[in-house]
Amino acid sequence: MRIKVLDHPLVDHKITVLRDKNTPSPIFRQLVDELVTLLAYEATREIRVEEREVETPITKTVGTYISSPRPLVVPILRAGLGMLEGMTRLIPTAEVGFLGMARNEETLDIVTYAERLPEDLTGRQVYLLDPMLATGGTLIEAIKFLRKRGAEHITCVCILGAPEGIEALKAGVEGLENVDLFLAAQDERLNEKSYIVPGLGDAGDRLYGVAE
Ligand SMILES: O=P(O)(O)OC[C@H]1O[C@H](OP(=O)(O)OP(=O)(O)O)[C@H](O)[C@@H]1O
Ligand SMILES: O=c1cc[nH]c(=O)[nH]1
Ligand SMILES: [Mg+2]
Repeated sequence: MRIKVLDHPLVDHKITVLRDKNTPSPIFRQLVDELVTLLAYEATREIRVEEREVETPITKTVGTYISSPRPLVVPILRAGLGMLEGMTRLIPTAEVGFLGMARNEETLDIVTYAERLPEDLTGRQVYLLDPMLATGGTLIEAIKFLRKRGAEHITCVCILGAPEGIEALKAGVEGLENVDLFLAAQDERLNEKSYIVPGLGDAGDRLYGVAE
């Protein structure tokens, strides 16, 4: 698994404001969107392209186009939805699929409560979006789900990751050579409730309000 953690003062500044418990939802959403744009720039460095002819007002030349089949962007609901627009702004031709997953905060079991994805993901480049990689349970389930549909190469795009979650991914995912992980920051650890420390709290709640 290739892991890339962004290293840029603008990213660090935006993460610090995200962490601040007094940052209100509208600003939080805006910052997530901005961070995703920066993450997406890195995460799409190996997006598949093809060369084709293009005619400029001056001459014909050979240019670069995103190749078919179109990349698939999959936000993990709810919190991943906050990352969708930033990603599709950079890849407007991407197809979007949805995975609804929730972590039971007592047992940490993952419930998959919704999915809307193409049946066959063979040969598709998949970008999986979730702001938080805590225990790794959610991302491992999501990767297994995509693999059952035939996805081979999966790029995970997260804002914060805990070392425990990264180790869990390494232990729990097969074919790691076909998984990439992009993080805006790697945090210190998980607390006794498996929240990321220092973290930013519950990303879904901070984006959209407290879930009942
Ligand atoms: O690495 P893990 O230990 O699995 O935890 C991370 C998951 O927890 C959060 O989602 P949550 O279950 O709170 O759902 P939500 O997005 O609806 O708030 C987060 O967005 C991840 O999906
Ligand atoms: O710190 C955490 C851990 C899991 N999910 C979150 O939203 N935040
Ligand atoms: Mg949540």
